[in-house]
Amino acid sequence: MVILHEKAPGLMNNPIPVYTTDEIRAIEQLAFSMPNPPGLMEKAGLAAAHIAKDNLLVDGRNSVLVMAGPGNNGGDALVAARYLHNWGFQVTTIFTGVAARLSPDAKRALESWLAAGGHLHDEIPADVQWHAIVDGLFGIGLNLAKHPFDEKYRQLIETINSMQLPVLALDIPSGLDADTGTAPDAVIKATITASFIGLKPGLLMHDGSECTGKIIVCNLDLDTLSLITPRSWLLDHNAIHYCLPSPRPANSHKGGFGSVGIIGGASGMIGAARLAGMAALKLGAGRVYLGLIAEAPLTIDPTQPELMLRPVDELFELDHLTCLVVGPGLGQEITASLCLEKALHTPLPLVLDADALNLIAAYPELATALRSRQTPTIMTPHAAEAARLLHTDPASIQRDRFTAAERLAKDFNCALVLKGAGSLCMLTNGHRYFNTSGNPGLSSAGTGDVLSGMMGAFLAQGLSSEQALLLAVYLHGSAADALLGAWHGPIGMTASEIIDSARCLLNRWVYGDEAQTRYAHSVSVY
Ligand SMILES: NC(=O)C1=CN([C@@H]2O[C@H](COP(=O)(O)OP(=O)(O)OC[C@H]3O[C@@H](n4cnc5c(N)ncnc54)[C@H](O)[C@@H]3O)[C@@H](O)[C@H]2O)[C@@H](O)CC1
Ligand SMILES: Nc1ncnc2c1ncn2[C@@H]1O[C@H](COP(=O)(O)OP(=O)(O)O)[C@@H](O)[C@H]1O
Ligand SMILES: [K+]
Repeated sequence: MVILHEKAPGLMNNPIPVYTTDEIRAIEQLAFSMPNPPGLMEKAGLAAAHIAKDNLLVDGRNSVLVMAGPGNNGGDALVAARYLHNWGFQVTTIFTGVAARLSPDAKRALESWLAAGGHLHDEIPADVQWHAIVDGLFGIGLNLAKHPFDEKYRQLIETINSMQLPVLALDIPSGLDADTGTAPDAVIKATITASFIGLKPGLLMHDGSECTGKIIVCNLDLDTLSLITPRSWLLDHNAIHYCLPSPRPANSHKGGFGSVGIIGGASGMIGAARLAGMAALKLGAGRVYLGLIAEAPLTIDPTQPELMLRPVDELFELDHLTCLVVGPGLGQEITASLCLEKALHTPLPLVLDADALNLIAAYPELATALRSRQTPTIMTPHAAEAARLLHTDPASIQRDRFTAAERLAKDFNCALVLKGAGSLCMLTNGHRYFNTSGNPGLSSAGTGDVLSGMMGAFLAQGLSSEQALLLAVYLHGSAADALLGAWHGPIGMTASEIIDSARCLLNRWVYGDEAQTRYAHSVSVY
């Protein structure tokens, strides 16, 4: 996902905020109540016209189809149409609204378009060819729950998509819900989305990941941070800077990097626990113990002898563990739930994944134990696990991932990542982070086990649960992106490869170019 942001000075090197529709409307109200209110629609249309000119209407491409819908998104499109026309482009404008029902700003935009010599069409002319399309049908005001699309809009959107031309979507691709990222009906497939004022959650998750193309944030000269305090941010390289472990002191020893205990690996699922263990080891934990549920467990892992294998009961007798990861290959037998119960009652930070989550969903006493924990817990559900925890179905979770994540964090007193394309991290203070890394190469067995092991590694190295969560989620996706960049995916990317790729990236991020020189001994004698 490529996101370009015109940064206000306060945003330099800081995480980029993401705003819900309600927050965008609040910013708009605050901007309008300023002494000299900025002409936001004029600025949005001008920004869009520049983006179209610089990105789509290049190399002699000079004709553009502008779709203007019934609301202010249509107003933005009419402003963009006017600028493009004034700059000499051939502009055909389709207006689907009713002039008398436009807001004052949009009405002015329409009048200015006509005054500039522009025309309005009701339908896309059949016999004209264009080089690009500007989609200003619907923005954040689209309400498909209340008014499903009628045939006219469904067909317009399908026609635009079938024209195979580059499309600039204004604010959001029409048909996409700005808060949930769902597109239950037809939706514009954009090449570029110009997101006004700030990023919206729907651009970053669910169907949004498929239809935005490159996202360009246009802040319309508003310093949004001075207007409202954001609660959501983009999880990108800027956001994880403060989460990185420090470079290691030269005289370090393994005791300084913590000990992870991993509980899982029931019969037939030992691989899951091994993957989590290898991830914990290779992302820097000082020691990693696997407490295996399987009845006749291995005593050594010949391919990764650094892992210390223990019958699960013995794991609870160790007094130097820094954190526990419970769930990879855990199963749901009685031993599994007894171990989970014990883990929930330890004072250690916990990562709960897979069957640990399914057990909590099934047994209210485990859920109660989780809620009353005093030390941090991270949960890592995918949509199906989240659905079990909230007693609903995965489709309902996906329809509103935002609310689902918020409910899980509140109900279970946890930080969490709701996994999937555009993983959503929810912290216990209500702050939310939208992950920008990752690709479908991750859709294969075992990658979730790797993620939970990585979190264990970071907890063991002394990061807070929030830092461990954010760093692991972003690094895990970035590791997959690096593999994809080297053609090791998306087809056939494996969970084990993610571990090695993540180790390489983490070292680069922590040390830059100086890892080799930092620890080199240089002694000279005169
Ligand atoms: N909020 C702001 O500060 C700014 C908003 N601007 C633009 O204004 C947009 C929001 O404008 P609006 O609130 O007018 O909303 P939209 O223009 O997104 O859509 C609202 C219009 O669509 C109709 N509509 C909604 N759902 C429909 C459906 N399913 N089928 C048919 N018609 C439907 C509504 O009746 C209304 O006429 C933003 O996305 C952005 O493009 C910009 O002008 C810049 C400033
Ligand atoms: N299409 C995708 N794009 C980005 N990330 C993905 C995608 N599919 C899966 N992932 C990530 O891969 C991981 C899969 O976890 P999970 O479903 O628990 O796998 P498993 O149970 O096999 O270990 C999660 O981190 C998820 O966010
Ligand atoms: K749009």
